[in-house]
Amino acid sequence: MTAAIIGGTGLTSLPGLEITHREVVHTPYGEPSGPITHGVLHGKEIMFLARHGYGHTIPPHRVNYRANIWALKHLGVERVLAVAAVGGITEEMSPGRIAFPDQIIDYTWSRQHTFFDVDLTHVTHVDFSYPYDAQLRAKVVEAAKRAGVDAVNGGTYGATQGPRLETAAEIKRMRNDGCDIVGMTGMPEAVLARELNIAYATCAVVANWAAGVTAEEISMEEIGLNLEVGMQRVRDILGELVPLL
Ligand SMILES: CSC[C@H]1O[C@H](OP(=O)(O)O)[C@H](O)[C@@H]1O
Ligand code: HPA
Repeated sequence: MTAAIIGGTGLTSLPGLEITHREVVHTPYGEPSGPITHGVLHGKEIMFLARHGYGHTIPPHRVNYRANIWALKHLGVERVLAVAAVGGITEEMSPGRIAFPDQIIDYTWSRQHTFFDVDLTHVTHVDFSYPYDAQLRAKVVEAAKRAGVDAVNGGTYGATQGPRLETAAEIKRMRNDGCDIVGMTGMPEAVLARELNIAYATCAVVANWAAGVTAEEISMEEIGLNLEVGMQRVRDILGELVPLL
């Protein structure tokens, strides 16, 4: 089964990937964030795409999620593991930790969020009760166990519009809504994968405490340091995951 990794903040390239070639894909929805990278990781063929571009130049609200997902589908991808930096809202989601969310609440607005608005001869509603693919999630959870990474299995990802960080009051509201972590890219990426029948799961790396969780303001330096720790854990997990795919 062909698999791809979408890297986010802190993962603009895939360490250890022996790159074979890069492929430019033009889509009916415009250009993806960059060419799709093909390569071999731990003996398996895999594709990689940097969500914000390989130079991290595309902010979360301007990512062409439809083009990215369509391009991967076009190349035969059936499974996507999304890596995403997040803020931690609830106690166990401490900076540096890894989490595999099992639910999403979407707070984004005005993004191109569906493939089903072109053919207006019929209406399509996809089931999205469980936004992440159960089988792929189980494999990622198992991979983390094998890698000895103490990860949180579950949690609700609140997707905000960005690019600004949230206010303390917004995070308070999100906590009351049931969110455990907050990021800016989880939607519409997850639903677009579902619409194209791609199994999708997220490996979230907690980069900081979300706004107002501690008395301190959020610093980019802190985020960078925590992401370095977290991304090493992601590499360890991928080392165990890829042979399971
Ligand atoms: C302050 S970092 C915010 C930035 O990081 C996350 O990106 P990604 O999900 O692609 O790892 C978050 O969603 C924001 O885009
Ligand atoms: O605190 C945050 N909020 C939203 N997105 C994020 N990505 C990393 N940290 C955060």
